[in-house]
Amino acid sequence: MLKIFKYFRSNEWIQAAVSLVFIVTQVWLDLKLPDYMADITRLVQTPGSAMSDIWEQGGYMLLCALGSVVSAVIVGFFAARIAASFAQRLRSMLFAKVDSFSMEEINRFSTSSLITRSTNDITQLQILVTMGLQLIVKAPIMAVWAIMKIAGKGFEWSMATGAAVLILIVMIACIMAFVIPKFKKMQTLTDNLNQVTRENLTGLRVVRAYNAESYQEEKFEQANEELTGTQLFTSRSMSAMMPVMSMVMSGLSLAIYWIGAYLIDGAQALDKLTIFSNMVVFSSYAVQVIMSFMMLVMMFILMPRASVSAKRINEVLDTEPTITDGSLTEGQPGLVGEVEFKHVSFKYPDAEEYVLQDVSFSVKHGETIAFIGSTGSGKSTLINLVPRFFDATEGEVLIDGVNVKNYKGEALYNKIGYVPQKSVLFRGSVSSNVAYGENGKEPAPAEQIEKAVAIAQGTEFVEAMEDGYYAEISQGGTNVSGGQKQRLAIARAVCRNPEIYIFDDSFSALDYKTDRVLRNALKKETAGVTSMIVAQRIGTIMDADQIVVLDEGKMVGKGTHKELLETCRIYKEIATSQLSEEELAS
Ligand SMILES: Nc1ncnc2c1ncn2[C@@H]1O[C@H](COP(=O)(O)OP(=O)(O)OP(=O)(O)O)[C@@H](O)[C@H]1O
Repeated sequence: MLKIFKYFRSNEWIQAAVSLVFIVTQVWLDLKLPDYMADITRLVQTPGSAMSDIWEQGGYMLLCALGSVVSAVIVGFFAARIAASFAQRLRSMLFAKVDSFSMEEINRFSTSSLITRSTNDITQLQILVTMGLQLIVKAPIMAVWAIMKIAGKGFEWSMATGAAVLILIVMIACIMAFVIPKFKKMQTLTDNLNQVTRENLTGLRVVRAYNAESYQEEKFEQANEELTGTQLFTSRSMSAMMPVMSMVMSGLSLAIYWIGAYLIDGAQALDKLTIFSNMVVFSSYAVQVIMSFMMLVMMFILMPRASVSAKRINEVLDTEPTITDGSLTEGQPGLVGEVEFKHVSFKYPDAEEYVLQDVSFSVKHGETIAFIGSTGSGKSTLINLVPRFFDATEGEVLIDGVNVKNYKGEALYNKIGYVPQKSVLFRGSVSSNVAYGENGKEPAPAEQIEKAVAIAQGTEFVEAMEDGYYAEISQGGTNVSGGQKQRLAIARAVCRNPEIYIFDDSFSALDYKTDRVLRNALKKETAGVTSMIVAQRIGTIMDADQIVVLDEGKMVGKGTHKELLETCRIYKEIATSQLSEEELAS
């Protein structure tokens, strides 16, 4: 928990220190009030006291109360400021950290949990800092100070206060023993609820089309009920605490007056007034002691949840990405767009089985290499090793003669134009999506964007949109069709002017004609750029310079379309299932 506060900045510590001064001032002023009250009691009971003296003491009391309010406002102001800026910084740090994660870390934490950690968990800490400064610091100061004030003022009263404090401690301990574990569980349950909500929202169309609303609702209800049940349990336990506290507080006041009555009754006439005055003062201080315990209870409510949140945030911040940058910015001199796999094997983190086994091939500058195989044969996995979404478990992946691990991330990505299997568009315009990111060159001018869209066969539909290249794209590209999305994703890679294209089944949403026209345009306009293409259709890849056939992660064939038809049984099976006799013969 305390570890998270290392992210406090020095100006926040300074503000916290200033707040501390005001907290001490406030406690001092609060504890001064009973002294003036004692004076007023004494003056009222003393015959011949001047009214002006009573007014004077009353005036001081008023000033103390006002001072206390002003101090509380100042502390509240600083606490809110510190908490808000601390939360803002933590959010930025988490965002940057998650950005640096490889797929392994993202999968390990899960996207929903990372979202909860960046939002809900940080809010818990923000609340703790806001309240904590006022409560956690104030409560012990007030308790110790108030106890010091009443010490020696009456043995019987001190015993009564001690008994009340003991009852409170026992009660807090009992409740906390049951409640703290539940608080700890609450964040995990919030994660779970987010996960179910997210799954439902992203898959809403499938949920509707399969009449699965009630199934999803059941899942949601279960997660919701678990969270609600836990929240209710903690709230009920807490709600029992407050009345008991008030009862103890009232009981203590009653006990003090009761004891006081006996003491006054048995005292000499001269001492009666002193005892009465002491009794009034004592009961005020005793109330302050109990109040400080109440504040501590509030802290006990906030602390467990916030400490779980702090742990969860620290977990993310302390995780080092498994994929770290190298230092090189250039490949070997004279090499451009060359890719080589040397005996590459790969298994996913925590998986037992190898998904790729001993894959070797090389592609020269400007060549096209294609990968084909049944579903799950490892094509996407293979191609994902080039932009280092994962690192090869064994063997080497080289670009321009240099292991991809040795490149600076930025330099490596500047060489690559990657089009994923599932096209991703961001909220913005057509242009901002096509000219997305940086590639170490000048920002793409409008003509370059238009040319890229033209190569990706998107001109017609983009120009038909109301604002053309400035037409709005919704989050996730929900306002364009699957094929249009894919074309814009391809245009984004083209606009980047890369040395190597990586198309991970990126033509699947295009009709055959567009697929062919697009590939011809790519070949013509981007000659000299190496292409790595994963495809399911033979038609998409039959012109490639090399085709690699994968089966259960092993390379079972390598060559041109014609060669493979002769030498590779699996390739021939795929080809005969997709092409007509004439196409096969041609
Ligand atoms: N993140 C992951 N963690 C563990 N295993 C995975 C992961 N992603 C894929 N796999 C497994 O790796 C194997 C290869 O998957 P991959 O996506 O590379 O196949 P593919 O040939 O591209 O399939 P498709 O043509 O269906 O896209 C599959 O058996 C799959 O279950």
